[in-house]
Amino acid sequence: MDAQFLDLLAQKYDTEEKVVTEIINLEAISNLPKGTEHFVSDLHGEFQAFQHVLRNGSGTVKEKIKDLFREVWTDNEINDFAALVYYPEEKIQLVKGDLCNKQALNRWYRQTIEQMLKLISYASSKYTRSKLRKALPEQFVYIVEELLYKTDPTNNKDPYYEEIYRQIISLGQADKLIIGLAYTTQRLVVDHLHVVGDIYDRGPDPDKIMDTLINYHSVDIQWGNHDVLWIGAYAGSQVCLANIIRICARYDNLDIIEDVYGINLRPLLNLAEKYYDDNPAFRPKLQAGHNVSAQEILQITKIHQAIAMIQFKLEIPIIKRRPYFHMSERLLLERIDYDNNEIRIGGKTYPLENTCFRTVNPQQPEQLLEEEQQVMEKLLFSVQHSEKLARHMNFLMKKGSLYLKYNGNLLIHGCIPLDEEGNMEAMQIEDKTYSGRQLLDVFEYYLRYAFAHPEETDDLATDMVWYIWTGECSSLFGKREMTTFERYFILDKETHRERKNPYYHLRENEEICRKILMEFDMNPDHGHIINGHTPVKEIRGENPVKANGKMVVIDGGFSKAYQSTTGIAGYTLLYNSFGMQLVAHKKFNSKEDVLCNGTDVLSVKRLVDKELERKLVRETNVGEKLLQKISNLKNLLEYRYMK
Ligand SMILES: O=P(O)(O)OC[C@H]1O[C@](O)(COP(=O)(O)O)[C@@H](O)[C@@H]1O
Ligand SMILES: [Mn+2]
Repeated sequence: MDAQFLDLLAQKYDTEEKVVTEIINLEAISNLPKGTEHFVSDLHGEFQAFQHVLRNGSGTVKEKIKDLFREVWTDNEINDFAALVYYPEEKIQLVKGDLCNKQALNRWYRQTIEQMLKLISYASSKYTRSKLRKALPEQFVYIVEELLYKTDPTNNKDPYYEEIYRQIISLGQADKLIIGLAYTTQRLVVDHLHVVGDIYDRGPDPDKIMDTLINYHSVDIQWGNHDVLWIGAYAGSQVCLANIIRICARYDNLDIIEDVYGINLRPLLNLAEKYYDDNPAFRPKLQAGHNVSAQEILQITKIHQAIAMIQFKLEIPIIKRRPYFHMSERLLLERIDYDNNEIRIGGKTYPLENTCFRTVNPQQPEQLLEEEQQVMEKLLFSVQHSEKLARHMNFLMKKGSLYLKYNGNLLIHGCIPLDEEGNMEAMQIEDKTYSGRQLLDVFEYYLRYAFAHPEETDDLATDMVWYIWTGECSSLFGKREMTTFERYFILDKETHRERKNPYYHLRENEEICRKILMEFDMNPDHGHIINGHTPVKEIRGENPVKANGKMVVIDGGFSKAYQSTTGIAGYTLLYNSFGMQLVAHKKFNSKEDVLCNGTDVLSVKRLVDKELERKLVRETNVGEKLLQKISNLKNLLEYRYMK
């Protein structure tokens, strides 16, 4: 081993005892059971449902409460306590309203703190004391540790412990402590969170999801196609930007652009008012319970058309300057017969409905009006100068990647592009051809390059980000074409169909999944592929666990807009030391419902895989690093101290 490296290490571990202590510590940790991984995907701005799943650890919190108190509590008592762990601030207020006097409240405090401590002690049983300490409410660490680790068989210290409880209550600290302990429990039941893509679009609060993730103790993200669209906009792609605004208009979510990220939509509105009118194909899909006036609906409808037309125009030059994108079929504005209001697609002529082509020059359909150009420049400027968006996008880049190998599993939002025979599908980019893992690595390279160079807006890297959103070989889109134009302007539904990459039927086949795992240098006997992106239609009998358990698809429809097709409200996956379990969630109504009626309709769990032996930290990604460190320290011990 490099003597220089060992000398450096010796600066930190400058006595034999320090080296030995650390080795013992790391060896011990690597023999603990592995922590619980929690997988979610396709959150699509549904912050309320997402935070509920985080707070209840996909049912893990309630399971632990049941393990401890099943014999002595009724179902109602279990639900009440669970609600307290999920939403402590609100539940305490409700309890206070219910209890008639101070004495009763104090009794409740005393009892609740003790029960919370029991739960924490149980939930942290596979962690080190030091890890638990980091999860405890900071201001109460000392007293909580006193109460947690009381080991006095003689009961000599009973009055001491009693006094601690009494003081907490009489000094008015009980609320704060209970709240802190509730959050500790939430944190302990999940060691690490994976977000398998699509945080953004359709739902109202992607920004709140981002803030939650930023504050989460341990998380990684696999970008979804919608996340990439936002990254693209921030990285300087006007066409990605037009898309995100179009989707926000379509789902009545322009507040996200305007109020949350502070991007001024006034110039776009002025343009929209000038050139567009009401149009049934562009009316927004309204959120349930969202009150929107007729005038606002009209405004959004106009903006929706204005930005959609800009998007269609902006696509043309990119398709032309990148022939290897193979998207000439999508030069639709050039194929319109503007006199007869019809279009030829796939050898057939279709009438166009609900058209809004006033700003299109039939001779040069890609040409933006000067006003359109100015609007896009201003929008891009504000997007790139939104401080909050910068924070969120930087976090997406820091914690995100196109795919992730983690503890033997391959996590990817969309797909690995395949041909019908199950071979890795190849894509030519400039004068080189890539496929499989290499292709994904190239996509990620361009995406990171585009992000690092926001001032370059028409270069290959920026165009490539848009390709990842919509191109036929994209690992995130996974379809042959995106039929946005047809969905707005052609009635015949046959034209709306988006043909999926063969991956989506081949992934049912175990051999194919094994082949993909091997492509990524992973062990096909132990690994799984974890996918999001395509809603599993449970309602029609589709099974989210495919290919003899090698493939798990966890998009179950957090997105309200998709719940009627899936029949459930989202899947999550748990992977603890005993194995993998898929959880199907029932529709999340509201926090109030959980608080008042205890309706935390417990999700149905299905076993995906059971470990033959309990999995230990040493067999995980983190464990690998620990073992490396142990080996370095052992070398140091020999080199420096064992003469
Ligand atoms: O249902 P909407 O909002 O019109 O969106 C449909 C579009 O969304 C996509 O399904 C992509 O979004 P997803 O990643 O959520 O599937 C496109 O393929 C399709 O054209
Ligand atoms: Mn997706």
